[in-house]
Amino acid sequence: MLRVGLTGGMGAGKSTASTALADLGATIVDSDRIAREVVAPGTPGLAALVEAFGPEILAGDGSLDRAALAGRAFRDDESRATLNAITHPRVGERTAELLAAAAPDAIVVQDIPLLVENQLAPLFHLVIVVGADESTRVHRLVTHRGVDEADARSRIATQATDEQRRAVADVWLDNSGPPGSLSPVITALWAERLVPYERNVRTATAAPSSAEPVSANPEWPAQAQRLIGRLRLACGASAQRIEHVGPTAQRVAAPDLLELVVTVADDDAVRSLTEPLTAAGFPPADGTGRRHGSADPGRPATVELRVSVNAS
Ligand SMILES: CC(C)(COP(=O)(O)OP(=O)(O)OC[C@H]1O[C@@H](n2cnc3c(N)ncnc32)[C@H](O)[C@@H]1O)[C@@H](O)C(=O)NCCC(=O)NCCS
Ligand SMILES: Nc1ncnc2c1ncn2[C@@H]1O[C@H](COP(=O)(O)OP(=O)(O)OP(=O)(O)O)[C@@H](O)[C@H]1O
Repeated sequence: MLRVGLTGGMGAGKSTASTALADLGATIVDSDRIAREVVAPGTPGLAALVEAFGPEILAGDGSLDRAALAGRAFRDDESRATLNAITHPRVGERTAELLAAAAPDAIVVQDIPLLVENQLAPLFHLVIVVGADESTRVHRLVTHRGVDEADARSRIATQATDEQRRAVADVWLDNSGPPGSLSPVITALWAERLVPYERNVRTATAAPSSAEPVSANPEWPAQAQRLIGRLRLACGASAQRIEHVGPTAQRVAAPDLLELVVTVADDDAVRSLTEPLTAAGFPPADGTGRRHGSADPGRPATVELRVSVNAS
């Protein structure tokens, strides 16, 4: 299974992108939709909201009056934190159930508005961010979706900035163009990156890289930081240190291959990391267990497991 995180500010075009990905065969797990399910009538989630925000958030038929809750919850940080504390753990549990039920060869796209705010990026093999500037987003929400402008702006003000989203974006989809302009970009991303990436993860195959030097890419350090975030999560306490080394760290012309080094205590740690690294998209590149590659055809990398000199 390939896990892809899809995010973007309110009104950027996440739903538009996720519909295009679903048409290509992705399994969509939509956090906004799950957030609705977990507060449906009769759920403990709805009871908890009523306890926190009062019976005024209920409509006449006992269901949640979403506008009434939004009016209270987005009023100040404390209220929003109360809302998040009730909904987010429940969204997380339901998400885990849906992931467990997905096919082993699925490309699962999780549409998560608050992916950056909740620091979820390292959970995914790839993070896609849909971007458009704030005035464009607000204009679209007001004209196409009938959203109140002040409500849109106050929610956006509580969300991550585009700079914070750029830091986690393996892929940035610019949706400031006309309707339909995202579609060919998404089709190419699907065929050239997501499909082979999923196959590589499932078959524990490292993506090939070219030995041809390219000019220095200023994005290399940021790309390496994203991989380091995933490696940190996969290695847990077994990693003493994770570093970006070699010419791509020094930003000089070199083959487009990120070199990462994970320092571990001993050979047992090396062996114990084969499985979690493979699942995280870093399959073994040779039989020693000490050299791994990247399954992502769009971001070749090597991961060397180095036993700390103090221990040996
Ligand atoms: C307060 C609620 C009932 C308002 O419902 P409404 O129909 O107006 O909005 P909807 O759920 O369709 O969300 C639309 C957009 O608002 C933004 N938004 C929603 N919740 C939040 C939040 N807690 N913090 C910041 N932005 C939010 C997101 O960009 C989202 O895509 C609803 O947003 C909610 O239950 N929010 C809490 C759950 C949540 O955090 N969902 C977002 C991702 S898990
Ligand atoms: N390129 C585009 N040009 C014009 N309108 C667009 C474009 N892309 C999306 N829209 C419209 O803008 C609105 C917001 O898009 P969409 O619902 O996909 O955003 P979203 O990120 O999922 O929003 P939310 O955060 O509220 O869930 C929709 O009405 C959509 O039809």
